[in-house]
Amino acid sequence: MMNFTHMVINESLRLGSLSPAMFRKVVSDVEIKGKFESLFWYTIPAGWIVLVVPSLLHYDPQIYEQPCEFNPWRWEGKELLCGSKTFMAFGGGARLCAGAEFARLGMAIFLHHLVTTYDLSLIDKSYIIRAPLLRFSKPIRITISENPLSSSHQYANLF
Ligand code: HEM
Repeated sequence: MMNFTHMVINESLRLGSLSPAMFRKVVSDVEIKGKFESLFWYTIPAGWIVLVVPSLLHYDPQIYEQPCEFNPWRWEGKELLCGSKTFMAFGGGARLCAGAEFARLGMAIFLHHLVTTYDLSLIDKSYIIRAPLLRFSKPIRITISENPLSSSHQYANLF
């Protein structure tokens, strides 16, 4: 149900990185083995604090082709899980966001009503700034008008 809406939500969360970083305490030594011997092999010792930065994954061109592009279709056919090794908008593992499904449902209902009830048009352009959260060079001004074809508009006209 509402599959495309969930693709839009995943893509917005991927680009938006609402939670820019998460701290984790290393409980036992972790061996990291990179592609090339020795140079990228190292140990994260137990007791260290690690900063997990989801946007490094979310903007990795090896995982997401043309990562700066807003393209909901890239999620087509993929399982829209709240957390995976390549999508961490809601964190991951044992501390995965407890409200993830609830938040997704709220966003889906809001987006559905927004785009089916209203027409939106951009008044002037703004540019995206990542610092590290998503911001805009200046406020985005839009015109919102009720879509005359929307069911809520037709219902309101009955009275
Ligand atoms: C788009 C909306 C949301 C985003 C992006 C988000 C993101 C996150 C992230 C990244 C974490 C993990 C933090 C960490 O591992 O240190 C987290 C944890 C958590 N979130 Fe959310 N969250 C959202 C909405 C919500 C909502 C609506 C609720 C409650 C109704 C909620 C409740 C929680 C709770 C209780 C935790 C702690 C889980 C634990 O540590 O076991 N979140 N959230």
